[in-house]
Amino acid sequence: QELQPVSAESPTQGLPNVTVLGTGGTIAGTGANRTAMVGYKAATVAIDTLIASIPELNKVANIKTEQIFQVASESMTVDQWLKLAKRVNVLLAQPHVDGIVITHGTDTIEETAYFLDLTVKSHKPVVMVGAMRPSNALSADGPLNLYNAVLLAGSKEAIGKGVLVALNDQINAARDVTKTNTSTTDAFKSTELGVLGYVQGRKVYFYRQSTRKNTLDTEFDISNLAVLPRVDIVYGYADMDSAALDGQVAAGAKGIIHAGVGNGSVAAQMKVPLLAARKKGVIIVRASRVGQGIVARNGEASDDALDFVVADTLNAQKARVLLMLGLTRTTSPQEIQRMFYTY
Ligand SMILES: NC(=O)CC[C@H](N)C(=O)O
Repeated sequence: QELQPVSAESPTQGLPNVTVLGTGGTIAGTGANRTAMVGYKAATVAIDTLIASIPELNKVANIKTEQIFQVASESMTVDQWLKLAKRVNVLLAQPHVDGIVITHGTDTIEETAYFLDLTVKSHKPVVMVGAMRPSNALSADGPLNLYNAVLLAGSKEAIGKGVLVALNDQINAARDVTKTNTSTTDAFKSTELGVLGYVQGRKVYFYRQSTRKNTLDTEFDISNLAVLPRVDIVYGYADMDSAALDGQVAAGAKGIIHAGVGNGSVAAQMKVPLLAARKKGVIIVRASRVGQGIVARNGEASDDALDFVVADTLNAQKARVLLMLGLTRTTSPQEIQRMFYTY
């Protein structure tokens, strides 16, 4: 449903039309007092209220809001990813919508962002934003993050850049950004691949763009999907065993991301259980728990012989997103490997 513009004024000519979708998170959180940086309650404040608290936005965009969900993002579901992507696609198909901002909890913002990066069918800006401090905290980071996100979503510069994640004055590509700190306001980094740019002083600055395909250039279409194939993650550690893997396969996993140690290494005792899963048709993707760098094909495992896929530079949680979408198109490991080198 469409809500009324927050601004009492009629839409200002010349300003971009930005729709802000609220999904919850700390940016919409409240603490018991202004110093409650932990132990606060996420997802309590309505998106209308957050926008109304930043009157400066009236000079930046004509804003409409929709409260899509009100959740802490550790509880975000695949069903919600699908609903969100479908709503974004409906909105962006409307000529009067210039860009979208999505407020989101920071715990899984990178997963939702990469999912949208692969499933949004538009070159119009989609900017995801969150906060590390609740809305009523001392030095709350949400208001400026949100202001910058609306500015970015209404900018010509952000067109065709894929889904963006903007916090702490920095613009990140959905594919490359990850949460690197449990609590500080500089938690979001595009690790070694680097930020795309900055929002500073009411201006948007871009310096680079990902070479990986996104949005209109992907092969994924979720418009008629109600569910996605189940994909689980197995975490690597010294002296691990296959209990988690076996349970996930028994639960019906169609794909497994093996977040191995180092360069995606597979422990000797994991080879037989992983091969047994593969023989049942489960796609095995070798990722790494390290968080940076390429997992090399036929490096720490004979992927050709084992019929495994490698995750390239995607972390395990993003490899899971891509594999879920890949499995909607094919069950061929070769085809899925191609996707991991394309997106
Ligand atoms: N900083 C945050 O947004 C974390 C709050 C909550 N765990 C969430 O992800 O929604």
